[in-house]
Amino acid sequence: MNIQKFGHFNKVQDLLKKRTWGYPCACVSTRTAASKAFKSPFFLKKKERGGGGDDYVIETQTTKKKKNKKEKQEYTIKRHKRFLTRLFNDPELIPLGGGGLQRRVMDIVVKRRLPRVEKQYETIGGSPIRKWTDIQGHLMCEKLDALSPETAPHKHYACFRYAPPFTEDVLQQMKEDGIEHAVAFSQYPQWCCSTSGSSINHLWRQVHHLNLEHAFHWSIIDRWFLHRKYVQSVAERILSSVTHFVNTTSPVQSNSQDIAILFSAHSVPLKTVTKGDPYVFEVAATVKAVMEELSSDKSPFSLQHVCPPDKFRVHHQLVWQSKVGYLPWMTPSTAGVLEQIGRNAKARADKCAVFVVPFVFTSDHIETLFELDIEYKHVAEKAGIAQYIRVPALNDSPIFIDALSAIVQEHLLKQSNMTADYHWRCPGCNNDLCRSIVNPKFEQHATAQRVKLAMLK
Ligand SMILES: C=CC1=C(C)c2cc3[nH]c(cc4nc(cc5[nH]c(cc1n2)c(C)c5CCC(=O)O)C(CCC(=O)O)=C4C)c(C)c3C=C
Ligand SMILES: [Fe+2]
Repeated sequence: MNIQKFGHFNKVQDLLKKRTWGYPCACVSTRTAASKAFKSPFFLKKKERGGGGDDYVIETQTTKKKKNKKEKQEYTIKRHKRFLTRLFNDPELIPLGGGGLQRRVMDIVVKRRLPRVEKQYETIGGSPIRKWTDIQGHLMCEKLDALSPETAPHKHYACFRYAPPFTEDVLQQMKEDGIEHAVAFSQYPQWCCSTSGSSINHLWRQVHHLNLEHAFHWSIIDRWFLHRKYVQSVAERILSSVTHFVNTTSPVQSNSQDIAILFSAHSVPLKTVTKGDPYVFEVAATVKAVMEELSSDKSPFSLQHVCPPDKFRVHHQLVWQSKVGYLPWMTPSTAGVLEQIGRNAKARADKCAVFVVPFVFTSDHIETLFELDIEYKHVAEKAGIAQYIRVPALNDSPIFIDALSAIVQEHLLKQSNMTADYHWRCPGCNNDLCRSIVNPKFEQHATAQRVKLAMLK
């Protein structure tokens, strides 16, 4: 269900040296931050103030309010429609060629899906991705200024693939701001061609369309699924939730207490996996690393003191959420596993506390606030799970902010344009734009990395 993050990009600016670092983050919305309610793409822009209306008589005020409400609703529906339309017409996400056929089919899909998605966003008060992306970017830059004064001041730009702030608008703003070095920092920790890949390819397309090939030097933070601080930030969220549970719940008398940690990742079509996309494997690697952190005696995030093995049995499982459409996607599904846990617990007359961890997203959005908090909670209750606990998203977690700034700092120190994995195209990929880079910043690999301009003409 989400996609806005398909295009998060943040950027760090080195104004002193007249260079800028930009990073695409999911925050910067990787996904399409579609449902965001903000109109202005830059967090630094002043918010517009609404008019007063104190002089009107009551009737007029009411009529005006109604009209305003209706206009606001219409505007929101329009925005959600634009979000879904851009998302479903992205051939790098839904590979139907991107032409007339995709447009015709997806028009129907969007029309049918819109009312439901609309209601979901209304229930959660709109997608908070943009808000969180900007908070994360802002805090990250503050930290970076202290960590890396030689490249300070740093500035972030959020950019999204399917909702404002759109990549093309952000690029124009960066140009106006005089940015020279931009770091495209995907806010999806794990690489997937449908998310980071689509967002970064879109970035290069827009750079070309706007004739900005020579405007910036680029480097990319394309994945960071095993970065120690990121792993620790996820472990810390789990440890806090479990500690709170243990401290506030009376222990089960008969057996030892079962604790199930469900790592709930956004699912992908099986076709993506068989194509050789590394997403599923990178997701699994993060889960293992987090579990190592939680089980190690030496880690400050060890669960052992909170859940001694004689009183608690801690299990973990990687599960997959947010399937769209009828084709086969990665399983087991989050909902299916909750139902199974409910059945097992009943059979053993046991109790199991279930902790659901959102971790391939870096902030709250429709999948956490609606799917996990409402839909799956209901599934869990129906399945008889007495304790269903949704672990908070990373949002403004201080360890996570440390992680973001450390990742950028290390990237700059390394002077490498990308990770080695970025070079490796999925077997069978025939998209020439994939794994390219425009105008790379660091010269040692630059020649080999230059984008094949021919296919863009
Ligand atoms: C249709 C195919 C989709 C794939 C493949 C997919 C992968 C994928 N998505 C995210 C993260 C997010 N997706 C979000 C919304 C969303 N995603 C899809 C479809 C696919 N996602 C849709 C249709 C939607 C819109 C909501 C809906 O109609 O259900 C969001 C939330 C955006 C927001 O609320 O602002 C996120 C985040 C990942 C990590 C991922 C995996 C590779
Ligand atoms: Fe999605």
